[in-house]
Amino acid sequence: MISMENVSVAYNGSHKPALSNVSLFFEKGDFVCVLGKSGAGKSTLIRVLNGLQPVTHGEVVWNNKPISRMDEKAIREIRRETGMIFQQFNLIPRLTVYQNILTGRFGYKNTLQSLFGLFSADERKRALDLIDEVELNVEPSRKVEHLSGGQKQRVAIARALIQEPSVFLGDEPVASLDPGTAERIFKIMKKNHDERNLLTIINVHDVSLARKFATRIIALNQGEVVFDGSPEDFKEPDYSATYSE
Ligand SMILES: Nc1ncnc2c1ncn2[C@@H]1O[C@H](COP(=O)(O)OP(=O)(O)OP(=O)(O)O)[C@@H](O)[C@H]1O
Repeated sequence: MISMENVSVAYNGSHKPALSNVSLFFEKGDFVCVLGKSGAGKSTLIRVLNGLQPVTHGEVVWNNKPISRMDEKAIREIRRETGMIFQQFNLIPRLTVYQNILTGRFGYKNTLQSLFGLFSADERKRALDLIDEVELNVEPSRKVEHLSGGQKQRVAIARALIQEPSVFLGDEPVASLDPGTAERIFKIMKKNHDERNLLTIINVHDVSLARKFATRIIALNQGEVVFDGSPEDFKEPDYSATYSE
């Protein structure tokens, strides 16, 4: 579904590449956890997948089409197909739970429709249903700024899912949550992944969460892939290769 072919990313002013000659293939159904210490290139890897971060060398290919050769319309389509969540949630604090979820439909609207918040009855019903699906027990009219971190991440998941994505990306989505909440968020992501047959790729610092939920672990160290395999095969030497200096 998505492949990275010899992808390198070098940021301006940085002497070492953030990703170095990475080749990976991702298929629908994979629930991938990406491990690596701080600065290993995890966020960069997530962001090149939907074209948010341009590559310096190599290609990211979606369903046989290289992103570099896509026009703006095609890039918009792959962004729409990609639901994404972040460590800092990236919600609009002054808006309600319901309004934040509906912003996930903006990729399907023209500017005027987005500006005036024109949503169909079906979209409005989906937003309300998703509040239940992500097990968020708060009023739809509650402002997001009053929610806890775990509740905010549930809103963000609902906002990603209302896009009807085929790919779900998470850039350290549980890094600022306590361990119990982090595990509950993973359970919700896994349930949605299984029900919708998504390709899910999540960066995570906690190896035990990766072992518990992933179908595949990819580990990076200094921009290079040092492990790619099943959680059962991720053993002590792989752990050392991932977290060594
Ligand atoms: N916008 C940028 N400009 C310059 N260098 C950057 C930029 N973004 C990331 N880097 C550098 O690229 C490398 C990889 O960063 P990246 O954020 O992908 O790693 P990470 O594994 O996600 O780290 P963390 O766990 O701390 O978020 C790091 O050395 C980082 O300092």
